[in-house]
Amino acid sequence: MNAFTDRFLAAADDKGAPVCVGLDPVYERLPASLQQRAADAGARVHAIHSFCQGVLEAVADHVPAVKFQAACFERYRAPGFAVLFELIQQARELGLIVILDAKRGDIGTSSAHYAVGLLADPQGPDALTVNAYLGADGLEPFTDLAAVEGKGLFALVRTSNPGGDAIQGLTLTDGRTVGEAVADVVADLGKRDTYIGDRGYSLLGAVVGATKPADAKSLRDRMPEQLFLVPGFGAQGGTADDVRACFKPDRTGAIVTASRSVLYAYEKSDVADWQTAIATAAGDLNQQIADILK
Ligand SMILES: O=C(O)c1cc(=O)[nH]c(=O)n1[C@@H]1O[C@H](COP(=O)(O)O)[C@@H](O)[C@H]1O
Repeated sequence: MNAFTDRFLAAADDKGAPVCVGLDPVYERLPASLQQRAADAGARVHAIHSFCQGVLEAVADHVPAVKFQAACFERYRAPGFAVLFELIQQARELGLIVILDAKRGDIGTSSAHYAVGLLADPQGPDALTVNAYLGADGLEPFTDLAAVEGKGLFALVRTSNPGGDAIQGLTLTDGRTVGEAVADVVADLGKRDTYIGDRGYSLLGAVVGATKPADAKSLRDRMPEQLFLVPGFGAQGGTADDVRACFKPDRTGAIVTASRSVLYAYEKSDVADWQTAIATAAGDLNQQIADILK
């Protein structure tokens, strides 16, 4: 089976940089041409669907991957979820690798249900974000199924938000931070032979925020087989310089993902056409990361 990590790395080589555009659609921020006055939930879901279709077409030539924020669709319940899966299908047809950001995770028996629901369908997402803070047994149902299905996972290790510091930054009696201890759990579970792809990366990756550059080096050393998903670039203040330490000397090891700074680029652009503004921002994201990897 073609491993997720191998598929992603090949796609990143093709597109010139290991980057991802996040789709976090918020009705109130959609281009005016897609909004209606006093729109009900059905009209909002329809507008979000049209917008995301346009975003996928705009970014497909510039990035290897997209990441859908499940919450933005789930808030519209069944119709939102249906649209999410239609968009995942469209993204795949455009040749994009699809990450679903749903941050699932529970005790093992419950994780198994989440895993089947989101990873068992070959037409579903290529990878899923999961919560590592319940420990290895909460992750194993995901990793076991991902191995069978050729899918990938990104476990939350060091999140990009400021509030994470009060938990993930705490120092334990053995000198590690909580985030480092979680990194060790992820590295240990991820190193099983059947989880490692041809290019040496585990199907179990890690989320490490672009806003935490001071922690990135230690986490990179602790998780040599983990592909990092790096959010927090752009809208949350992370810069190209900040993400350098997430990469290995061979220039692989991380996927830099940006949502709002690309998705809503038309709000700050003089370009009349919103799809062109988004395409330009996606190209710029690609260029910025390609430049630091030269
Ligand atoms: O798992 C994620 O993608 C994620 C983890 C994290 O630590 N921080 C983080 O911002 N994200 C997601 O990244 C998206 C925000 O990206 P920006 O709009 O670029 O800031 C949201 O969908 C977040 O849920």
